Amino acid sequence: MESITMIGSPKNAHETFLPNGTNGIKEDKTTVGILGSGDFAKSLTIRLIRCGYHVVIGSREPKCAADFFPHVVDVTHHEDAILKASIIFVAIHREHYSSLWDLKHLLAGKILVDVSNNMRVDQYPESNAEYLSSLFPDCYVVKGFNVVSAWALQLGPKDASSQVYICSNNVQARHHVIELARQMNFIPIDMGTLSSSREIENLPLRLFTPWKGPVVIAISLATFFFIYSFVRDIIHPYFKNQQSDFYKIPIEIVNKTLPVVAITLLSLVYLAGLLAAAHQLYYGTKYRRFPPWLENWLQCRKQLGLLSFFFAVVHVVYSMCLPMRRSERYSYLNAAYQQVRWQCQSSAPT
Ligand SMILES: NC(=O)C1=CN([C@@H]2O[C@H](COP(=O)(O)OP(=O)(O)OC[C@H]3O[C@@H](n4cnc5c(N)ncnc54)[C@H](OP(=O)(O)O)[C@@H]3O)[C@@H](O)[C@H]2O)C=CC1
Ligand SMILES: [Fe+3]
Repeated sequence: MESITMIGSPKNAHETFLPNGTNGIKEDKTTVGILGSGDFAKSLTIRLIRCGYHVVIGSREPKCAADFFPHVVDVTHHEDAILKASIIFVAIHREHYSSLWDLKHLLAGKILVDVSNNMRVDQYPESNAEYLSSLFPDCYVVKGFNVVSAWALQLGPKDASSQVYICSNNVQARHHVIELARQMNFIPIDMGTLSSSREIENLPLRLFTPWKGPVVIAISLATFFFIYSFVRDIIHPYFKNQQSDFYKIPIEIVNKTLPVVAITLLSLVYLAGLLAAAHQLYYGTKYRRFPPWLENWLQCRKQLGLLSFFFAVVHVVYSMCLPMRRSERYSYLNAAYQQVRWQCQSSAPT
């Protein structure tokens, strides 16, 4: 790919600018190509049409695929779609990228937007976008839009989580796609060169990572305290006095477990801060890194706090349900009866 490097502007040596002239990307603002006709392609088409773009879909089976797209969409063969658009979204899985190899000559000089995700963090030695770029070195590969689900795309611009991360080695191609993202009512974040694509591809897989540890801790604590209360309040009285209190399991035992878990989780939130303070006092500086386990602990305090709040709320709901139980009403009546009886006995003349 012929490229001109502009003095001062590129942040990185890998960044290039599109050449001006006939080999450059045409200013065709209204037609966007999409290769593939799956879920992502359908949702992306709807969003693009809403934002005033004309969409051309490249499919292996255009006749079948056309039934799933609005009639204004041009559903055609890959070759035709590539010829009609200068920005082309590759909405097919990485495993099938090589099937586009025969179209290499047609794709030369086009902007290819890689939207793919993986099943696991760092699944392949190189990112999907870098792989696509190595397959089609004459194209301007841009990574982006992978953090948006097909569902969110269809929801429309009102969706609050509308940040998209975009990177490419080609500055102009990147700005082209950034502008397109803006037109589609997303908030584009410029991530620089294509080397950031690995990080961008891992983002959707890391969204719930901070929750994993706190959820495991909460479940472990809940299980431990439930078993403890069960043995102490059900099994022990049963063997000692032959007292059968098994009816207490669903409400009372659970309701004893909930606040203990909530308060333990809350204490874990504060304990991390205390340990961090002790670490700083011990080393006499706040610039020394915490050990990894403490750093992870500090980072998941928000999740621990929210889980603590969740357990506390469930405890409140359970506690409000308690007086509705028949055994509870009986014990209230019994207490009232005992009180009246005691007063009658104490006021009776001796
Ligand atoms: N679904 C989602 O929410 C999201 C998806 N993505 C990414 O978007 C991409 C597409 O995902 P999605 O639409 O869900 O996947 P689908 O499986 O729904 O669609 C994939 C499309 O790829 C095409 N295809 C299938 N096999 C081949 C092949 N052997 N050669 C060429 N093309 C083939 C088919 O289109 P045709 O038959 O018309 O050729 C098919 O419709 C993936 O890379 C995914 O990671 C990213 C973010 C969210
Ligand atoms: Fe309580």
